Amino acid sequence: MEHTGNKTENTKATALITAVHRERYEILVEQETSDTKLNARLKTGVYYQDKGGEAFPTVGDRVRIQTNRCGDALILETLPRTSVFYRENPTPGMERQAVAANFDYVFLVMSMNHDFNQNRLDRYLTAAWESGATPVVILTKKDLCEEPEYYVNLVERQAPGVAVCAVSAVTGEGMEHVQRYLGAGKTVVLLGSSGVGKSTFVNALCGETVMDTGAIREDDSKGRHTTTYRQMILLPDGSRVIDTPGMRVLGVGDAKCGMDTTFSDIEELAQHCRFRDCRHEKETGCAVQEAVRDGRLPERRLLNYKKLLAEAAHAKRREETARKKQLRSVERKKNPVRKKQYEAE
Ligand SMILES: Nc1nc2c(ncn2[C@@H]2O[C@H](COP(=O)(O)OP(=O)(O)OP(=O)(O)O)[C@@H](O)[C@H]2O)c(=O)[nH]1
Ligand SMILES: [Zn+2]
Repeated sequence: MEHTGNKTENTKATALITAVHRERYEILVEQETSDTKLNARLKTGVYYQDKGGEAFPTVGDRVRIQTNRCGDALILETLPRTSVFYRENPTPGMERQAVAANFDYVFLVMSMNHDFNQNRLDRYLTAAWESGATPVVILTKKDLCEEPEYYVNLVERQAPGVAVCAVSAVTGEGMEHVQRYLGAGKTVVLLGSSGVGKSTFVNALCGETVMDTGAIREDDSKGRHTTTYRQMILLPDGSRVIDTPGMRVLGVGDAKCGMDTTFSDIEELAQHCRFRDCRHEKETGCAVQEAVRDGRLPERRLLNYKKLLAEAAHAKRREETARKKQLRSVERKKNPVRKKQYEAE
């Protein structure tokens, strides 16, 4: 921490966001001897006047803060992110929001049963590559599956080069393969639908000490539990797991880069289409359709590609509109004359 030397003044430092409530943040100020947990709030002048939705801190964000002798710390700035997941803003016309930041790996959690879905895997992979982190596929419920190799092969064929771990959180089988992605300073984020076993998996990673190691839990007045806000779980080995409800409403976003990586086979085929702007429908000389016809490319995969592409284009348009609106709003607040009018509105 950088001390000002004046006892009445506040202290500036950087901190890690570990949980987000409606207006309050839980932060961890990392210090040489021991980390300090604090509550913090946003410096409103910075966030509500100058910054758009994307800049609002989320779990995993590193922020610049100002601690106060009494009361909550103030968050002054969100530091640049190495990776990030966004979700659409629930308020129409508003910029997307970050839901998790600065993670090294995205654990795509899927169970090895009828819930397993290849289209969902494409969607998760696209989002994961787009986030800037590395995806790892975690196939759960190995103890209930007669032929785990079937699922492992399926994933390996669909996502060449992506690591796959088949595990049972109940018997502990396969959990050792997950360890290589964890360790001090590593952060992973979980992505997976309800019931696939994310909580059980995290409990298995934590061992018996889950509650002591900082699953940041508390009941609010309505008696709801952790899942009502974004949170980070600190594992005994120093790694961090982000398990946030925001991840459940994740779109693919404007996922050009994520699409390119996830569907590199289709992108590669498309290079050989006769027309540069081929939509791979009924155009003559379409190399993609040809691959579908002769069985090299599953039709399911092409349909899913088109669906995600359309979704990404829609998200892009939505974001551009929201960004323009945000810019106008910032301009308006900065211009004193307009600000008066704005306040009067
Ligand atoms: N046999 C077996 N059951 C498992 C395993 N993992 C999870 N389960 C069971 O699957 C059910 C769902 O597991 P959860 O861990 O609650 O799933 P989740 O993904 O956290 O679900 P949400 O909290 O709704 O997001 C529970 O009944 C678990 O006991 C496993 O490896 N083996
Ligand atoms: Zn084509």
